[in-house]
Amino acid sequence: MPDVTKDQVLAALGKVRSPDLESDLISRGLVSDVFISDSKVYFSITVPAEKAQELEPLRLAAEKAVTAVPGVKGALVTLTADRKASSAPQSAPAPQPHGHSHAPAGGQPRGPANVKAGVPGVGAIIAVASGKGGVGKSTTAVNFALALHANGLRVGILDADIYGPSVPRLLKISGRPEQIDGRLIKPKENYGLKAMSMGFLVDEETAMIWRGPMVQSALLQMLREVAWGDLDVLVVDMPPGTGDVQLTMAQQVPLAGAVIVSTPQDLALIDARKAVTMFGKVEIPILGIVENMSYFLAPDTGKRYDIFGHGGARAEAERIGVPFLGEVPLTMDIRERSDLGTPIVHADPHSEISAIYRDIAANVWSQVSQGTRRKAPSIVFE
Ligand SMILES: Nc1ncnc2c1ncn2[C@@H]1O[C@H](COP(=O)(O)OP(=O)(O)OP(=O)(O)O)[C@@H](O)[C@H]1O
Repeated sequence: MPDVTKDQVLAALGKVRSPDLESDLISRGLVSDVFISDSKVYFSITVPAEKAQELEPLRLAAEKAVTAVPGVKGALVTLTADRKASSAPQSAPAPQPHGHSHAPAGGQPRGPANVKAGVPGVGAIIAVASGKGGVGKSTTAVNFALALHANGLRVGILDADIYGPSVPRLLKISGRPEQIDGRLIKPKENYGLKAMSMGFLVDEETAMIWRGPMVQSALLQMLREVAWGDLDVLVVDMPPGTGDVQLTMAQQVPLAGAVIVSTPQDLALIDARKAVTMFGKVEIPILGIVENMSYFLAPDTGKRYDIFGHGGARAEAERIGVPFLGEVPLTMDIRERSDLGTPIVHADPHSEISAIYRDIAANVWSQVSQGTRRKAPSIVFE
């Protein structure tokens, strides 16, 4: 089978009509960078936000044209609403889901508050975020999700950390997910959690070269085109940091709230504050801060050492007026079990540490179950 070239893909897209029907996608400059990896083709098409839903046939036509190129094994085509490239006077970049109609009743979506489409069957979506990488956000997200499950809830986890997906490793899940009816993706499952990660679909090198709009668009599809079934909670392991991708995610996903993970060090706390501010900007409630690697438990004696200036996150939470959810120690157990893909809440459910995660989960759930009804997005099905 010959290697697929970018030129072949561009030539195929040059035959797909542009939305105004007067030209083609390439001449109109609507196609993003095209990435080819392992004979699979990835690109996005820029469309005006308010037309994203009606342009689903365009997306399909582009996908079909590219899939027909000899040697192409598959294509991931996403619609992206880009303010700069769009002539529409839209107030927010708003890639719309396709496949379902989530338009708010009474007309076109108009601003960030209106474009947040819910996920059918999913009760509350909770983001786990951190101001910077390496603080243990993914480890916390996975154990938190398992703790919610241990507390009796139906739970899914979406790994939105597209540049460094950890969920497949942490939950020991590999392989490609199956498709249902050629459209929806069936989530993978382990330890009672339904899980979806970009890591199941795209290799890390491919994701690395994606730019903001593609990341957002792919994430929104992962959220909405996965057959999650009925879930009480979907935990989203957010990408680390507080850049545009995170902000747009926070803007477009109907989050019930966010859990911020920090370590006790000053620098991490400064970054955690940025994360709190970022969610504040888009009026997402902060469900609380978790202090991870709070203190060190010696593996031999079990003695506790406060070597990192433990307590910083609690003080910070009090200072900025958000709940403090708990302290998770730095232990060999957490690290080793994470590396093995058997997270501690699953592997050692009766340990002291699992109890800490369960308490965090119970605290968060009590806040969410009181608040989500009030904040539930209106979803309209056609
Ligand atoms: N409480 C803990 N005790 C011991 N090791 C931990 C703890 N929390 C996380 N780790 C370890 O720290 C490393 C980083 O954790 P993790 O991948 O969860 O962080 P992250 O914030 O999601 O990082 P990134 O954003 O860079 O992906 C991992 O090796 C993990 O096993």
